[in-house]
Amino acid sequence: MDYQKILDTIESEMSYRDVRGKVAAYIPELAKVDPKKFGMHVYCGDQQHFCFGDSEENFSVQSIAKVFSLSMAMILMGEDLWDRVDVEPSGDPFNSLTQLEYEQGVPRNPFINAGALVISDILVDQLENPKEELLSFVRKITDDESIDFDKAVAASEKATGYRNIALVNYMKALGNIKCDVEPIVDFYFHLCSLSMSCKSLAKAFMLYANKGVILETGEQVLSATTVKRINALMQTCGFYDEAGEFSFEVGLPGKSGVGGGIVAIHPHPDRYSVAVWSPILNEKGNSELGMKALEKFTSLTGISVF
Ligand SMILES: NC(=O)CC[C@H](N)C(=O)O
Repeated sequence: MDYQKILDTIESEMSYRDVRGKVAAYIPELAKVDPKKFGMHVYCGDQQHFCFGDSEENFSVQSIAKVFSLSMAMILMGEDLWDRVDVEPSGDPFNSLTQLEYEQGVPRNPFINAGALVISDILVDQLENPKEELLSFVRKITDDESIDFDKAVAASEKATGYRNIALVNYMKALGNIKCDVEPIVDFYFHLCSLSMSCKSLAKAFMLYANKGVILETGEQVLSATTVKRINALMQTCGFYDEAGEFSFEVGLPGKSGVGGGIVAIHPHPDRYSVAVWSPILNEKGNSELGMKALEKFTSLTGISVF
C-alpha cells in the first residue's frame, strides 16, 4: 500500500477553502488558531510513518484526550466502571444536559462531556496526582516526554466552563459524583488542554490498533478486552451526534476534539493509526475537512473495519 501517494493525493485535492464551518470560539483561546492549518499523519504496524502539511505542529486535542482518561479509569476499575457510566450513543450534542435528568445522572457514554466528567471524578478520587499520572500515561504510550498541558487553553476553558461546571453539579446532586466540583473540572480542563501533534496522536493511538501493546517495546499497557471495549465506544460514540455519519463515511473507530483533531485506528492485523488536523468545525463540533480527508483515506486505501 502506497500510503504516501494516498496522502499526497489528499493534500493536493483538499483544502480548508472547501469547507464552510468555523473554528471553535466558545473556548476563547481556541478562537485564535489559524483556520488554514491542515496536516495528516499515518503510523503503520511496520513502524513506518507517512505525513503531509502541519502534521508535527501541536494543537489542543480537547475531547480526543477522553480516550486516555477512560483507559486509565478502566485500568483502575475494570468492569465496575459501567455502574457509573453507560455505553450507549447519546444522539445529543457533546455538552448536553438533558438526558441526565431522566437517566438519574448516569451519562450515556464516557465520551460526552458528562461521561468524561464522571471519569475525571474517578481519577481525582483514586489517584494521588491525577494530572501528573495522566501526563505519564500519555508520554509513555507516545514515547515523548515533551507532551504537556497548554495552560492558557486550560485557563481559558475554566474561565468560560459554565456548562461543564453545571454538569458536575447536576450529577453530584443525583449522587454520581464523589469529589468536590473544583478539582474535577480542574483535571478535566487540563485533560482537554493536552497539546499534541498529528504525529504524536498517531503514535499514541497505535496502542488501540495493537491490542493494548506498545508497538515499539512490546509492553502490554491495556488488556485486549479493554481495548476491544474502547474501540467499540470510539466506533459508536466517538463523534457524539455524528457517530453514525463518521462510521458511514469513514468506517473506523475514532475520536474527535473541538481543537479540530481527529484520530482513527484500524485494528490488528492490518494495523494503522491515522490523525488529521484542520481546526474548522462543522455544526456538530467535528473537523469538517478532517472528516472529508479520512473518508477519502479509507476509500483510497480500501482498508476500513467494514
Ligand atoms: N468535543 C470537545 O472536544 C469538547 C471538549 C471541551 N473541552 C468541552 O468540554 O467543551
